[in-house]
Amino acid sequence: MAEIARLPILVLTGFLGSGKTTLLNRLLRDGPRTAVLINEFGQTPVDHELLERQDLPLMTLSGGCLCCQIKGALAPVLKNLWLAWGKPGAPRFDRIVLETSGVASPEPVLDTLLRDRWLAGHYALQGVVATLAVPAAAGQIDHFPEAKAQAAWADALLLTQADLGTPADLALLESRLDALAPAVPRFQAAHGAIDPAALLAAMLGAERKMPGGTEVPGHGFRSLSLHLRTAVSWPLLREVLENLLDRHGARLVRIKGVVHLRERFEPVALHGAAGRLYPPAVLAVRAGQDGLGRLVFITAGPLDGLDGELLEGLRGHLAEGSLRWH
Ligand SMILES: Nc1nc2c(ncn2[C@@H]2O[C@H](COP(=O)(O)OP(=O)(O)OP(=O)(O)O)[C@@H](O)[C@H]2O)c(=O)[nH]1
Repeated sequence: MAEIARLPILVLTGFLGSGKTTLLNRLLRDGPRTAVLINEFGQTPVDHELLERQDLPLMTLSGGCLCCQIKGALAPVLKNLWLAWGKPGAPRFDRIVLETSGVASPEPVLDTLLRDRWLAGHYALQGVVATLAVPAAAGQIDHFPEAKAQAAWADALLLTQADLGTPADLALLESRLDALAPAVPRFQAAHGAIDPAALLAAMLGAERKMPGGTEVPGHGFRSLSLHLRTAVSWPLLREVLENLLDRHGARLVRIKGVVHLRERFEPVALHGAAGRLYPPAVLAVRAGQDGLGRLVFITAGPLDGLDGELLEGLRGHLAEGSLRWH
């Protein structure tokens, strides 16, 4: 029987805010035409708006993590993508990149990709790339089993945000990785600047680690999303978000969103992670934008009082009933 060509699939993993979407944007700039599958933990999807290219087939799986809450969604989505592939008039693509959520353990995802007979017969896993932010990754590996698993299951490790870390941060992370994944090739990239061919080539000879179990313990993470119905002044929003990051420290593990600022016509992407608020990045205005701002907050464990502080700080800007915990 003739063997069917299998579609390559590349998995991006890495803790919240470690630079997966930044790397994805780099991978999509050139190379094979790619269909993108993004899994976000928060209920309100944001990442698709952060993609520089909007002309590629894209599917978003939000509101849970592919390693647990919505694990069962991966196989049907990939089957549908395969069926769409090659249909006359359907958008062409020659590989899939799957960006997992920042709290996903890769093992159950790999279990689905490698052990589901249909998927294994139609998709060829290219490898697992894990992004690790130099200033924060060693602490995340120590505190979150998900971050440890991401490094341990990777076929290539991409150290990001070295410009924000100290030589001591880098040395500490290197020592964690020496213990956890000594043989896995390591790269460094600032703002996603990496040669994709080198990254992929490094994974070619990787010995495939076969997943042993599909069950992971439930996450302790929660997400809160809100909609802003008006443009907010940047000094006000910055103060509210910086106060949250200061006051809630290590438990507020991620802030991300797309918002409208009074000072700008175009929407901006906002990011906060590991106690740091990143400078807002201007986004191209795209058709279909509804003018609402969206922010997602992810906490490690319950975070009593955070919603109250947001209500208070952004009074008058929040769309009615938009503040939701998940
Ligand atoms: N200074 C600096 N910032 C970076 C670098 N790489 C990424 N960033 C910034 O880090 C923030 C988070 O990056 P993302 O690519 O969104 O991280 P992510 O892993 O996709 O985050 P999640 O979707 O929450 O899992 C953004 O503001 C990026 O611009 C880098 O090398 N240096």
